[in-house]
Formats: sequence, structure tokens, C-alpha cells
Amino acid sequence: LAGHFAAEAVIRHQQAHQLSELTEVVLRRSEFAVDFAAASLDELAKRNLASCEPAALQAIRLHVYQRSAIKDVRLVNPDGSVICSAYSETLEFDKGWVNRRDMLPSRDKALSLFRVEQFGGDALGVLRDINGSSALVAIVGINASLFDIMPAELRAHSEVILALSSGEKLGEFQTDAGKSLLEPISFDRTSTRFPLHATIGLEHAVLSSWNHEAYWPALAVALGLGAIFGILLARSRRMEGPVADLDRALAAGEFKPYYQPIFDLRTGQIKGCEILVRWLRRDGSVVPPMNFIPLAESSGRIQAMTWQILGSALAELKPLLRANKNFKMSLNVVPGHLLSAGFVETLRRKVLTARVSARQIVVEITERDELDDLARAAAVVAELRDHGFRVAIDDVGVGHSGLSRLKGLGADMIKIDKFFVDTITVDASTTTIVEMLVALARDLHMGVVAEGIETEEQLRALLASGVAEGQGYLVAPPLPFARFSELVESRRAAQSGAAVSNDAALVA
Ligand SMILES: Nc1nc2c(ncn2[C@@H]2O[C@@H]3COP(=O)(O)O[C@H]4[C@@H](O)[C@H](n5cnc6c(=O)[nH]c(N)nc65)O[C@@H]4COP(=O)(O)O[C@H]3[C@H]2O)c(=O)[nH]1
Repeated sequence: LAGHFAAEAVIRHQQAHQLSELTEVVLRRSEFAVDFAAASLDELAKRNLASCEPAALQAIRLHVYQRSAIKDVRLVNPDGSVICSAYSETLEFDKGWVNRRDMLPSRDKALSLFRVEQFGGDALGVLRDINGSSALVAIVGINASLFDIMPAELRAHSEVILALSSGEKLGEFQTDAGKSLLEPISFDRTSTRFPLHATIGLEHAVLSSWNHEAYWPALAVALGLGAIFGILLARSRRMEGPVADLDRALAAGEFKPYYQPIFDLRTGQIKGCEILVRWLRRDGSVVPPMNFIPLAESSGRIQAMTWQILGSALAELKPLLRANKNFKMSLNVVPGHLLSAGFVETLRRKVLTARVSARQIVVEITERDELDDLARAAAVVAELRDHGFRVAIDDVGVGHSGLSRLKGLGADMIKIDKFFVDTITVDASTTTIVEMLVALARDLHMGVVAEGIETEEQLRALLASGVAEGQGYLVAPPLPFARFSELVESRRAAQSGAAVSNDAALVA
């Protein structure tokens, strides 16, 4: 009996997980549609086509014609009223047209979304301001392909809905339109970037009848259903694009740590390293982090990715970390991950399991996204430090890290952004800022690491400003493990061999 219940729980869990993944797919596809529309509008604006001149309208028509997802493009007033439309001849374009006040802004406020009744159905309007006196709108057709992701077996008993966050429906897939679902259970996802909301609804009975089938050879059926869902999911996701690529890469372990040495600016000695992720694709190409971190973050994959590279880095660096207790390894963690439930516990467990000392691990908080909840962040920082971890604030000077935040967070270290290192030799005010940061860090008992040091001249200027440690191409770019450990080894041999005489020349 226990086996039966366990198997049933597995089925439910898998089904719930996969249905919620499918909901995510619907949302991602619609986000792509909005991104696509916004990119089209940008291109038109860049080509100076935000105009009602006949030649401009002609060019816009061609543009629309080449993009089947976009049904029309319009030039509108700041209040949203239409000035002209690429296909105005045939359309009564102000029917059901929405006032600017009723449009919903994207999170970054760069776009406004609204529902348009057109083309015998609903469509999505995407507005982008061009200048103070006009804006461009793309009308995006909500294509049925957005919805044909449901496993065939479930279609007759399910519905897929895409809506604005105001609740207005943009599109709906249902085999038997108008028929409402019996005892529906639903899976919901809301976009973090756009006012969009996807829902998959399903009759409870569909799942329970499956469970009923599962009653007898419960475990086998549980696995079978998992496989069916898995295959269907794989099929729908193959068409799904970048997020699916991330998932595949995660499953295949394609995210790998590269290591950039952090060195003593005076002696050149390697004191530790920063782990920087690289995506090593099957075709041998190496994708830099800025090409996938933002997507990993917005699609909620960053956490799995971070744990994956931490796991590899701990395994690779363990001998070095255990042989040299002063060697430190820095890991980048985004604020959302830092503040998520169980972060400190999971980190501790992983580091403990690898039998590495927490004192050797530096959590670098990347501050491109604002740490909204400073008090909570400070509490997590305190908890990390209680367990022996070190905490560094990344991108200081360019991120959101105002000086009061630096103080409030209670970190051990600040990292001075490459921007200041680049300008320190050419701009006297940069020197002043760096000196101020160093003084502030000293007052707050924090260490300072400079990023992106490329020349001897920069190194000398940083030393003169009181910075003691840094990283940069001057010593090495981020390296795969084998090359990194060769470098550490050769430096160590060189340093224990020859007595150090000329301080400044050593790092070259
Ligand atoms: N031009 C120049 N560049 C230098 C030099 N020295 C270091 N860099 C680059 O500067 C970046 C420093 O990392 P960051 O500020 O943490 O900025 C990182 C970090 O914010 C993010 N990132 C990288 N790996 C991870 C990760 O595992 N997790 C998270 N959340 N973010 C990561 O992506 C950013 C970019 O990473 P990378 O492309 O590896 O870029 C790295 C590094 O390769 C130099 O002398 N000259």
C-alpha cells in the first residue's frame, strides 16, 4: 500500500512540475513575440520611418509584410490616439482602440502593452515611445501556435490562456470552445518583464483517471506517464528557443567554471580566484556569460546554473584549497538567489560535503539588479559570515551600491569596477574616487580588489591609491581549470625559487 501511495505522489509531482513548465513555455513564447515587436519598432525608428510620409508608410508596409507575427504598425500620439497606420485603408483603426492611460507598462517602462480587437480576434498592441510627440505601435497577432503545446491526450480536457495582467484575455486555446472545464486545476505564470500572464487549466478528472490506470502496475505507469510527458515536452520545447537551450545545457552539464587569478598587486602572488561561468556548447563554442546570464536570471535558471558551476569548481579546486588554506575562491551570486529560501543552507551543505573550509569561499554579490530589501540582504550577509563565508560586493562604483548600502550590507570586501581601473591613469578624478573607496573600505574594515587590470601603469596607480589586490588580463584572463592550475603551479615554483627582488615588475 505504501508503494502505491508513493507512486501516486510521484505521478502528481511530475505532472504538476511538467504542467507548470508548459505554462512557462507559453509565457516565454509570448515574451519572445513582444521582444520581436519591440526590436522591429526600434529598427523602424532607427531608419527614421516613424512618419506618415507616403514613402515611410510604404517602407513600413514592406517591413510588416516580411514579419508574419506583426499584423500592422501605427504611428500614434502620446495619448495613444492613432495618427496613421500602415494598413489604414482597410481598417477602422480606432474601433476598440485603447487610451494610453489604460495601457500596461513593461517592468522597465520602455514598452506599453494593450489588447486590440482586430482581425476577427484579439491581438496584442506593443507601444514604444519614439520622442515626445509620437510613439510607434506594433500589432502582434496571437498565433495559435502559442497554444498547441498541450499533450494531445489532455487537449480535450484543458485550456491554455494568455492574458494581460489586468485580466483581459489575449488568446485562448480550447478544443471545445465555450465549454467550461469540470473541476479545473490550474497552473499560472506571470512574466517578470511584461504585464503578461499564462494559465493552463485542466480537468482534475484527467489526472485522476490516469492515476486510476496507475493503480495496478503503479510504478511502471508512473514512469511511462513521465516518459510521455517528457517526450511531448521535449517536442514542444525544441521549438521553444533559448530557455529550452539553457535547460538542455543544464541537463548536459555544459556550464563550466573558468578561473581568473586574484593576485597581490605588490608581489604578484596569486591569492585566489574568481569563478566566471562559461557555456561550453557541444559544437565546441564557448559562450560568454553576458550572452546567457540575463536570460538565466529572468527564466529562473540562474540558481541551478550557479550550483552546477560551484559543484564543478569545488571538485576541481579542492586539492588546491586544501593545500593552501589562505587561497580563496569567489563565486558570483545574483541578489535574487542570495535572498531565496535555503540559499545559505544549500551553500553550506555543498561546501561542507566537498570538505572545503567556508573561510575560503567568497560570495560575490553582483549588484546590477538593485538589492531592494537591504535589511534582508544584510541579514543573509550576516548569516553567511556567521558560518565563516566571506562576502564581497561586486561592481562597486557602477552598480547600485551607494555608499550607505555598502555600509549597511556588512560585507568583507568590495570589488572596484573595471571602469575605474580603465580611467585611473587618464583621469585625476578617478584617482580621487578610488582613494575615497579605499579609505571608506578601511574605515569599514573591508578589503579592496580591483577588477580588469590590463597594464603595469594601472597597477602602479592602483597601488599608489592603496589598493592591494586585483585581477585582470595583465596576469591572466579567466582560464579553464587545467591552464589555471598550470599558472598557479608555475608561479609558485618561480616564487619559491628566486628570491623576490623587484616588487613592481613581478606580475608582468
Ligand atoms: N576587458 C577586460 N575584461 C576583464 C579583465 N579582467 C577580467 N575581465 C572580465 O571582467 C569580468 C569580471 O567579472 P564581473 O565583474 O563579476 O562580471 C561578470 C559577472 O557579473 C557575470 N558572471 C560571470 N560568471 C558568472 C556566474 O557564474 N554567475 C553570475 N551570477 N554572474 C556571472 O558576467 C560578468 C562578465 O563575466 P566575464 O565575461 O567573464 O567578464 C569578467 C572578466 O573576464 C581585463 O583585464 N580586461
